[in-house]
Formats: sequence, structure tokens, C-alpha cells
Amino acid sequence: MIKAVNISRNFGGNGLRSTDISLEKGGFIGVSGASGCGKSTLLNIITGMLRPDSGTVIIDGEDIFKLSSAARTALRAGKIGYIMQGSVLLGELTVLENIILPARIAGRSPDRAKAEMLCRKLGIDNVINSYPSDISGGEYRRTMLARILFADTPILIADEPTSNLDEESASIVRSMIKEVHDKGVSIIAATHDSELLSLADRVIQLQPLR
Ligand SMILES: Nc1ncnc2c1ncn2[C@@H]1O[C@H](COP(=O)(O)OP(=O)(O)OP(=O)(O)O)[C@@H](O)[C@H]1O
Repeated sequence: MIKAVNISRNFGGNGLRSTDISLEKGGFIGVSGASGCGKSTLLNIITGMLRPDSGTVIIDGEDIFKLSSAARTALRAGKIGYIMQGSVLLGELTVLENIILPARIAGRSPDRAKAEMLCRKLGIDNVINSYPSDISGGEYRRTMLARILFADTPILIADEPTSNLDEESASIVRSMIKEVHDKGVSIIAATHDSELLSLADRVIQLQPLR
């Protein structure tokens, strides 16, 4: 589904060393490595958010950096749910409205019952009508996961999905990731969480650029 060959990116001596990664349908790849070794850079490149200095990224047969920026964005929106580091909820929308927002933007009529079911599974149904400023950090992160899962993309890319979460929230997030993998979603997760890594079929260990 994703095949990246020889991708690298140098930020003045830091960044991502030349790396290959290949995600098969239904696969689950864990990406580990010390802080600063380029995990987020790798995920940003394979999702088409960041152009590499070298290498190619093929998603379902498309060489994504040969596409126009608009075509690349459309490809990502249709195929990849990306839990990015530092992504945020919109403060003026409730938890539920945030979860269904991408479907609205895509012009689809959102299935509220499905969103509510996801919230129940993630243990955030009690805050469904709350605003992001009024929920805990763990509820916030689980809402972002719900927003990604709601889109039902065939690929899930997650950057540190369990970091800075209390153990209960982290455990819920791991279970949901396992559940979507069991349903056939292909996953790449960058993480320091050994329990999450243990769910992966394969772990890639990145080495620092210097
Ligand atoms: N836009 C940027 N401009 C300059 N340097 C950058 C940029 N993005 C990343 N870097 C540098 O590249 C290196 C790799 O960063 P990256 O965020 O990919 O690491 P990481 O492995 O995800 O780290 P962590 O585990 O701490 O999240 C770091 O030294 C970082 O400071």
C-alpha cells in the first residue's frame, strides 16, 4: 500500500537518514528510535506532508511527489488517517462536531450514530457535547483518534499515539489500534511505547543522522 525507497531529509545536520519502508495490506509496522532520529520526519514524508531530499514514495501505485499538491492532498484524505504530533481540535466545536468535521468538509452527511459508538468505545461518550477546553488531555487525544477512525481510511499512520497519556487512556488507544488492525486496516505507528510496538508485525529501528 505504501512503498518508500531511499527517503531522506536533512535539516542542517539533523533529520532522517536514508530509509526504506514498505507497508503491505493489513500490515502493522512499528517505528522506534531515540528522540530526534527522524520518526515524525519519516511519517510526514510517507503521508506526503513533507518533501524528501531523496527517494520515492509510492501509495497504491502513485508516485505521490510527482502529483500536484492538490492531488496529493486528495489521495491522502481518501486513503490515510494521520494522527500527527501537535494536531489540534477546533475550540469552537464540541467533541462530537470535531469528530464528524472531516466528513462534513468532504461533503458527506456524517453518521452521528457511528460517531457516538466510537466515543463509547473510546470512553469519551460523557464529554461528547463538551468543548475541547473543558476536557482532559487524555480525552482530547482520544477525540483526535476518534476523528481519524471515523473517516474509515484503509491506512492509519500514528505518531506517538499513546505518549503523555495516563495508563487507562493509553490502554484504550492501544486496544482501538489493535481492533482496527484486526479489521484489516494497515498501520504504521511511531512510538516509544513497548506495549504498542509489541502489537506490530515488524519494527523498524531508526538510527540518528549523526
Ligand atoms: N522543520 C524542521 N526544521 C528544522 N529541523 C527539523 C525540522 N523537523 C525536524 N527537524 C529536526 O530533525 C530531527 C528529527 O526530528 P523528528 O521530529 O523527525 O524526530 P523524532 O524521532 O520524531 O523525535 P521525537 O521522538 O522526539 O518526537 C530533529 O533533530 C529535529 O530537530
